[in-house]
Amino acid sequence: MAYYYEEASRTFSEYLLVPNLTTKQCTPANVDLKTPISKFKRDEQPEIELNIPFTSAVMQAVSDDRMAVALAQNGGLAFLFGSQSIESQAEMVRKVKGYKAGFVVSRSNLTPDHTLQDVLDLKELNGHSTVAVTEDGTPTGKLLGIVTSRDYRISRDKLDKPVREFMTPFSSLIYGKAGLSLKEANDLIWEHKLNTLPVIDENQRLTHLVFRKDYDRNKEYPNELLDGNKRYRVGAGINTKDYLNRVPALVEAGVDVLVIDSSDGYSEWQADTVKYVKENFNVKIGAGNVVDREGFLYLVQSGADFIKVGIGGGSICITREQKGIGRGQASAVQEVVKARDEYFEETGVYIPICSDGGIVHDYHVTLALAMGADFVMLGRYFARFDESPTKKLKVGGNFVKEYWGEGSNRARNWERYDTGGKQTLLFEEGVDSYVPYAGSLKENLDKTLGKIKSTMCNCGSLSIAELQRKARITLVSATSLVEGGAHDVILKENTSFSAD
Ligand SMILES: NC(=O)C1=CN([C@@H]2O[C@H](COP(=O)(O)OP(=O)(O)OC[C@H]3O[C@@H](n4cnc5c(N)ncnc54)[C@H](O)[C@@H]3O)[C@@H](O)[C@H]2O)C=CC1
Ligand SMILES: O=c1[nH]c(=O)c2[nH+]cn([C@@H]3O[C@H](COP(=O)(O)O)[C@@H](O)[C@H]3O)c2[nH]1
Ligand SMILES: [K+]
Repeated sequence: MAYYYEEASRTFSEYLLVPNLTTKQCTPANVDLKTPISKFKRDEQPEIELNIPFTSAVMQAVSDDRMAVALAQNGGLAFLFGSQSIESQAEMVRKVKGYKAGFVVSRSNLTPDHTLQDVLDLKELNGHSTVAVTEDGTPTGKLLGIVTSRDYRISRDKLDKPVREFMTPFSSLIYGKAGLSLKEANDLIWEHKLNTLPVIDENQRLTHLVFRKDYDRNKEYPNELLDGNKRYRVGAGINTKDYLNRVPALVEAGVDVLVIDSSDGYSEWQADTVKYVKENFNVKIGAGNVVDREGFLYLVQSGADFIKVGIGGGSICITREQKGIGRGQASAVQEVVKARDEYFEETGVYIPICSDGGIVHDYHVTLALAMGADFVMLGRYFARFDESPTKKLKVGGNFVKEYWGEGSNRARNWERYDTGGKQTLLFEEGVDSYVPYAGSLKENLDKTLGKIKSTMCNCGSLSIAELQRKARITLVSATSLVEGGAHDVILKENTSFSAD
């Protein structure tokens, strides 16, 4: 006979936190959100920690190198999407590891044989007023000059005038030598009153540009997540099929943390993948997704560094409808946390847990942490920001961004081009959708973090570990859910009154 769980499975929205005593030193400014991402022994420190408990989902619509830099700047970690060729994913890792705050790879480049018209077209296309002139027109070609809007006058100059005739030639340029620090670059910028400083290598090849206007922006990240060499940390998603080729390429590129990306991690394929990685590389690896004690223990015994929890709770998920597998996200986290805590008691090894999917309100993050998760993974949340890889569109008068599931045909299409693999899926497990555009990552994340810290103070907790120990959590009845929102009032923003 089948096994029946005694309790219904529950979601975050069914719970609330009950405040504890808030002492006077318990203020948001004093809250520390550092959290482990790799397993560690009692009384030892985890080798890798996050500065905030946020990771971005292994999804095409969420986590590319740009998102990875933005999230690491703010203390979290992105997991670069795995539904792309091994080469392009490894290239993304290299871009993040090679990223130097303030040093930008030139995105507007021409050769000396191009014309003023080409300069104007490029400006229209990219919005940049600085164009690097290189021998071959590539961002890393031999630098021959720079064009800025001060080098030409549209009213006087002919549109077919070659770039070589009006660019500021290399012989007149102030430049930096590759390897200089941001401070040294900025000193040159101030000393020579420059707007842009080109940086070149020993062969006069352009490596980066440093812009004066970026100076202040680069001081805004006190929380950035760095490795021992002061490079941004980055994660990457892998699968249980091509790992023998993918993992060596990602490790070679410098990846810090891997995670096996699957709806269902309780499989022999995942155990094989984890064992292979642990035996051959010194890199952290998470496994999942699981929603129960058995799945958790199976993957921990295979050697996983953290465990990811969640089946079917994601905003673009239709797995529960399509396959009838899954579990309410709160119940799944609770059971896995209980198993983790018992495992810690028995073995003295602490396994961090990631709650993946289904975060709708900011307070859901706080609840996930209070229930014992060490960090969360979010897709929809990050897809809304400037830094996500997808198009911003105007739909029905509102700005939106595209967001699609990794189980959708749209996401799985890459295999067709990459491996000549299957043409279409038998059935889709995710939808293609829009999410409301919300602006910059930093602005939104700061607000969310502010709320989490404030709630932690209500609960008398200055760290995530303290919150996990002290939290008092109550179920809410269906009726009190109504009480929790604005009710029995007429909301102004939804009402239009006529003047008379
Ligand atoms: N968290 C969630 O609730 C869900 C997530 N997704 C996302 O969709 C994407 C695809 O997920 P899945 O379909 O679960 O991917 P998957 O790669 O784990 O599984 C695809 C299919 O291949 C099989 N398989 C895996 N490794 C194999 C091997 N070595 N040899 C033979 N067969 C093997 C699996 O059993 C499954 O039938 C992922 O990005 C995942 O995160 C999809 C549905 C739900
Ligand atoms: O059923 C699914 N079909 C899909 O196509 C799909 N794509 C992603 N995911 C999972 O959803 C998580 C992101 O969830 P949120 O948007 O709610 O943050 C992600 O982190 C994944 O765990 C999928 N689940
Ligand atoms: K399974």
